[in-house]
Amino acid sequence: MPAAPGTSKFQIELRRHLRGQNISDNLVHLICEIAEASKYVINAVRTGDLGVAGTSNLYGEEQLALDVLSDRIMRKRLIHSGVVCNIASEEMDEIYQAQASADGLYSVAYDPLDGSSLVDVNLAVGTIVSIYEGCDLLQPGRNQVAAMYILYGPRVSLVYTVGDGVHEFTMNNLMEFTLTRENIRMQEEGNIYAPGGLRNKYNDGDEKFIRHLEAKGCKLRYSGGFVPDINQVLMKGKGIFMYPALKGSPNGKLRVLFELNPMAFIVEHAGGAASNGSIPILDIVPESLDQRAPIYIGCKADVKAATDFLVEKAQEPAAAASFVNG
Ligand SMILES: O=P(O)(O)OC[C@H]1O[C@](O)(COP(=O)(O)O)[C@@H](O)[C@@H]1O
Ligand SMILES: [Mg+2]
Ligand SMILES: [Mg+2]
Repeated sequence: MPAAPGTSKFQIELRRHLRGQNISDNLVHLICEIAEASKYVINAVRTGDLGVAGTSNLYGEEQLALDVLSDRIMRKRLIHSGVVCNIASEEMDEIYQAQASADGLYSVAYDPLDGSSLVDVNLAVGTIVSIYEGCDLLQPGRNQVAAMYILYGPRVSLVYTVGDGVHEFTMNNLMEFTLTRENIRMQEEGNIYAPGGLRNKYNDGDEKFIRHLEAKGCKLRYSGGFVPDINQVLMKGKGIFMYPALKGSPNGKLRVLFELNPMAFIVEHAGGAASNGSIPILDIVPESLDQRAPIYIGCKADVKAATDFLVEKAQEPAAAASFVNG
């Protein structure tokens, strides 16, 4: 007799996998609801309006119709899940309270459609999600109980961790997410790099690091979408993504709550590292919803090398001064 859909040895479906993770029923339900929402987001990406919405988000960036629609899809699903207290999104100005504080509830921060400006040139985009127990969203990323992203590429994939391994699921022809890779691990060091931001605005330490990578023969692989760029580093298990501080933008571009924390949680749980140049991303204590930070994320040795170049650069003037004075 054929196995029930999503239960055969070769088709481990997301909900079944989550049930083996020793997490609450509410968290299983929440992650599955987000996975369901992503099916509507991918539909919007495939067929929706590519124009602007005529509004701007909390960063003052022009919102696309797709940003607004994806945000609405996610938010509605989270509200109706019945297990969410507070919701924050890259596309909302303030925290939305779905339910007052109560036991067993979770709070969610998300970027509904990261890289939305890439849809009109048909490049890959994604949804990024961070989940905390309780109602507090302004806490260090290390306190996340789950993080996930959904990548809308030639295939749709979902990567999640609840702190016990990082697992990839791929959408099948029935639109079910079935397990494709379990316990993804990153190597110690890699040979690909994805550098965000204008290079002529890089500080000296970052510029030197890039030259070091080039001299080592590392391959440049940058699509301009955070989700596919991170997914590449993670799935290949080797490499580094960086979006450093830039001249004129000391905090870089990417957002701590909606982009950096969830990706850092995933990459750390796959054996990699993520730093803002001086401390782990997950140790940043966020003070506001719209906080940004520079990021170096990927293989441990590569992240360390990047931060060593920054330290070296910072110490240079002092070293030179002591040489002159001494
Ligand atoms: O074009 P840049 O400066 O390299 O920035 C690319 C980065 O900006 C982003 O597009 C920002 O995300 P949004 O599209 O959600 O604003 C990331 O996906 C990407 O890593
Ligand atoms: Mg984004
Ligand atoms: Mg976005």
